[in-house]
Amino acid sequence: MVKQAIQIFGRVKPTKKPASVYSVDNEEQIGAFLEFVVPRDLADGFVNNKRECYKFRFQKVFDQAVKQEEIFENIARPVADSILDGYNGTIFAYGQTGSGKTFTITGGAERYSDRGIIPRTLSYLYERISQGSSMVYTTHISYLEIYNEIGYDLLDSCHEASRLEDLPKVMIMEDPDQNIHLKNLSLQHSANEEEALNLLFLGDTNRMIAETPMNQASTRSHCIFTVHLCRREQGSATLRRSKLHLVDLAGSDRVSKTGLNGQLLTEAKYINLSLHYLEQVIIALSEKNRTHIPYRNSMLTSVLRDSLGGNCMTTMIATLAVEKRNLDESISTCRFAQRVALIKNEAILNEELDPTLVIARLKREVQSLKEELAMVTGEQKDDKLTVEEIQKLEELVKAFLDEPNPDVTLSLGPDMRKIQHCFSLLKVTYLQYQFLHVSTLMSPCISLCVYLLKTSRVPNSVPAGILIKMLKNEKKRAQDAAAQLAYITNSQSPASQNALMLSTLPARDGNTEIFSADPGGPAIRYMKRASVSGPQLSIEKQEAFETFMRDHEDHLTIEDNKKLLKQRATEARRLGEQLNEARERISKLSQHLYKTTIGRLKVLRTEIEHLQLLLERAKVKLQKDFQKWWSQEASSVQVTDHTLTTYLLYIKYLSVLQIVLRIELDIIILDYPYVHFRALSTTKLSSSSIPLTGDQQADADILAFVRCLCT
Ligand SMILES: Nc1ncnc2c1ncn2[C@@H]1O[C@H](COP(=O)(O)OP(=O)(O)OP(=O)(O)O)[C@@H](O)[C@H]1O
Repeated sequence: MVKQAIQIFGRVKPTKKPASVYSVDNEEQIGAFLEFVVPRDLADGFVNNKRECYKFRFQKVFDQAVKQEEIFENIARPVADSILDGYNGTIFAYGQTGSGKTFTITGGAERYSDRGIIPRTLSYLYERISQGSSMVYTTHISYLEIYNEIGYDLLDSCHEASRLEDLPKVMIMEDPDQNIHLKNLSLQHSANEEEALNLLFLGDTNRMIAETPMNQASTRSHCIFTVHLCRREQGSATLRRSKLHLVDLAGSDRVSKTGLNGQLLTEAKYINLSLHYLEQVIIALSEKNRTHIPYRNSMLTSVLRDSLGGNCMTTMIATLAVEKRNLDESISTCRFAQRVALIKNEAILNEELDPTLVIARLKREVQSLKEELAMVTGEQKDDKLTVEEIQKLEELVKAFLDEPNPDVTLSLGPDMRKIQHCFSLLKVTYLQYQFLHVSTLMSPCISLCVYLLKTSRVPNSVPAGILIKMLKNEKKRAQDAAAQLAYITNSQSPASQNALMLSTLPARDGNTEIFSADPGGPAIRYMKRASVSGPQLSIEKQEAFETFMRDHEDHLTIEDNKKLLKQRATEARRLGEQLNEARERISKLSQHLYKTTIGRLKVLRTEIEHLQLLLERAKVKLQKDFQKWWSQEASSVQVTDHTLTTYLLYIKYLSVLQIVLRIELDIIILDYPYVHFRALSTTKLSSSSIPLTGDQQADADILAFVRCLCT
């Protein structure tokens, strides 16, 4: 278990106006200080006090010039590391509207280097996942938006969302152990960075499309992007599950300041109410003797329950705008952060046994217990084995015999019919082997004896009686083996005989394995193993065989062939070694090439994909902005000449549509990976490409308007 207070960081948004009202002091040891000096003319605006100096302590404060990369390295990377280890993590951005929460969490929409914490963390997580060879990871993504206390699933790809209400609504459910479950929130599997980024893009696009002029979703809703990670060591039944919430909260502006009315006021109340409940939870958690924490008051606090005072490593980023007019909001953001810093979380490793593996193990146990019981109680089947069962058994026996591992077992269950059948298969195999062995090794001895006896060349030292006895014995052994084999194989099916012949005959195709580390296939290995324990040639027989060999008419040819074989084998070995060396060199070279280019390729690929997503998003936004402009334009036009006005608007619409379509075409025809956005101004315009009215003045207006749009 890791006990840790919520980490708080400050980030100051860049401003063009000189902002001499604050100073940052980043001390390595004791943390950082952010100090505001309120000018005299503003001090009156601060309720209840006229202090001039406000000093706040943070883990670190990132001043205006700090880039996204540094934010990721300092804030998100350590949290991502804990996620990979199996701890839950949360990073949330809190601050007034426009202070840079979305920029910090998701990133800017224009430049690749402006990628925020989410895309950078995804990149990092997938890179680390691909490096951990012994671990198996699965990742899922969810993306929740909370607007006016209602949750929406932003990753719903089935709906063509044009309004927020079109997205599936997410419900909060609580189980008896007070664990929160989110019904209707889809968990999308994402096997790699590209898939995860596509999901982020889908969610952001859904969020943008569902936005209305009345509902600037990014400002008035809370968004929680969650990476669900499951990690298992290969072969182990223990799982580690962790979650990383990346939270972009709604603007924390105070209602009194925003001066809203109607729908916006309702929204602001909801937002402020949920942030107010968030603050209440934080206050309750920072008080030592509080037993009840009001998590249930709002959807946001229910969802973030674990992140606040629970099993999670949590980090808050206070985003600050430091212009004079934003001072009071920035100071209130810092005060909020100070309270958050008092909360202590207890993060534990989320280990559990994989239920599917446990079920599979229990099923196996039940099955084997049933089998044992059947053996003990004698509940045996007595009907004949079917053809399929016999075939299956033959395959099992063949696989068992071919397996070089001596520890391998033949599992047949409690069925005595199967056990007996396998025993008889094994006996046939043994006899076949014996027959082969006797006939291949003994035939030269028998021939030698016959030859010696026939030609009366029995050496004086060897009594002829012994040779005759030897001959008889060997003959009998061979006959016995053949008879037994014939008897047993006659009672087997032809399929069984084939299977057994296959399993016992040595492999004839020497070429395939001559260069491999282990010469000889499974059948050859089997024969070798068997010959170790099989009958050996006696010394006399061996000597007799050698004498016989020397005098044999084929002796010289055999010797010549032996030499030739040796030469060929040496040559083959040498060529094999050369081949292996070449193969090794090629593999080293390709590994080197892979290592040097893959890193760069990966970076390029991510950048290209990100740029494509940015372009897509820009396109959607352009179309949306056009719709907005179009409706404003239509309502503001004076209806003096109704027909002409309508026609003019129609022409404008067509021209803009044409341009939008051209941009779309440009994006489509841009050659991957050389993506660059062709400027609008390069779009060639001619009066012939735009439908005109014939009225000189009106046509000049239309052309000027279209040109204006293209520059
Ligand atoms: N550190 C930064 N560097 C450059 N531009 C920034 C930075 N922070 C914010 N911005 C820019 O300021 C503008 C407002 O930022 P952003 O949308 O992130 O604010 P926000 O706090 O999320 O606002 P809201 O509450 O409305 O969602 C954006 O155009 C963004 O690109």
